[in-house]
Amino acid sequence: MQNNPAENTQVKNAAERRSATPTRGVRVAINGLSKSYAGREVLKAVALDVRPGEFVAIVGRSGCGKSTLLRLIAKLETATHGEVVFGKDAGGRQPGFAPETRIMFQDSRLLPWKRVLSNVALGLPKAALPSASQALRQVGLEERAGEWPAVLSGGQRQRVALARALVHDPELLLLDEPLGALDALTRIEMQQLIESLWQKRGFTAVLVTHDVQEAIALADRVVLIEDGNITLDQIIDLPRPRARGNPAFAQMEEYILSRVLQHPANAPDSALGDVSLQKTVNQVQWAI
Ligand SMILES: Nc1ncnc2c1ncn2[C@@H]1O[C@H](COP(=O)(O)OP(=O)(O)OP(=O)(O)O)[C@@H](O)[C@H]1O
Repeated sequence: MQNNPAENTQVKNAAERRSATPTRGVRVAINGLSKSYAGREVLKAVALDVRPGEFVAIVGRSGCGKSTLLRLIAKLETATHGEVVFGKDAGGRQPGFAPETRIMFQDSRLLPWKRVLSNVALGLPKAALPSASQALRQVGLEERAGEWPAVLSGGQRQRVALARALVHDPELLLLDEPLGALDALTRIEMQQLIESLWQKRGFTAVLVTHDVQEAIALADRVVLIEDGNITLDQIIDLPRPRARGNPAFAQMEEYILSRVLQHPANAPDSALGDVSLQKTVNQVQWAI
C-alpha cells in the first residue's frame, strides 16, 4: 500500500482527535475479508479499521468491489473468508455486537403509497412520530411531511431517506453513492447536510463514491480499492468545512486521482488511458 509521504509526518489527525472523545459511533474492524462470486474473487483479504465516529470514504473504479464491501459491513451478504467485528471503543472488539446500522442507496427507496412523514417513521410505533418530525426538520423538510414522495425532487427524496436513517439514531451510517443521481449544486448541499449531521450526531460513516472530490470534502480517510485490495489509505487532515478552491484540497484531489490512474487498467493502451482523461485529471475535475 502506498501513502502520501506527508501523511507519515502527521502525528495527530482529525479522526484520532475525535476518537479521544466519546461518540455515538462504533468501531468497525474488518479482518481478512474475502468475497467470491461463482469462484471469482471480488475482495481479497481486505483489512480496514474504522475508528468510532470516523468518516471513511471508499473510492475505486467501477466493479472494484466497493458496494460489495459495504454490503458485507451491513451484513447483507456473507463473507467467503474473514470477518467484520464491531466495538464501542477505539481498540474494542465485541464479537456478536450488532450496532444500530442504517444504509442509504443512490435510489431513495421510499414507499410511494406512504406520505413523507410515514416513510420516515416506517417500522416505528405511533409514539415515534414526533421523532420522525424532528428528523424531517433536521433535513429541512418538515413542511413537506404530508406530501407524497412522487411530488418531491430527487434531492428532497434523498433528504427524506436521510431523515429515515437518522430517526433510528444510527451508530453506523453506510452510504452507497447516495448522491450519485443528483445535480452538482444539490449534491454539494447534501454533502454539507451529511457533514453537519455527522458532526452533531457522532455516528461512524462509511461512504462509497465515484467522486474523489466528494470523498475529500467529507472523509477523514479515503480508501482506494483496486483488484479487490486496499491500495491506498489516505488521511485527509484538512480543516472543516472544506473549501474546494483551497490549494491543499486541490493538491490532495490531484494526488488521489493520480494514484487511481497509476493502475495498469489505465495504461495508455487501455480504453480509459487516453489524452482526454489525462487532460481532465490535470484540470482536477474527474470523478472515478
Ligand atoms: N450478487 C452478485 N453475483 C455475482 N457477481 C456479483 C454480485 N454482486 C457483485 N458482483 C460482482 O462483483 C464485482 C464488484 O461489484 P460491486 O458492485 O461491489 O462493485 P462497485 O465497485 O461497487 O462498482 P460500481 O462502482 O460500478 O457500483 C463486479 O464484478 C460485480 O459484477
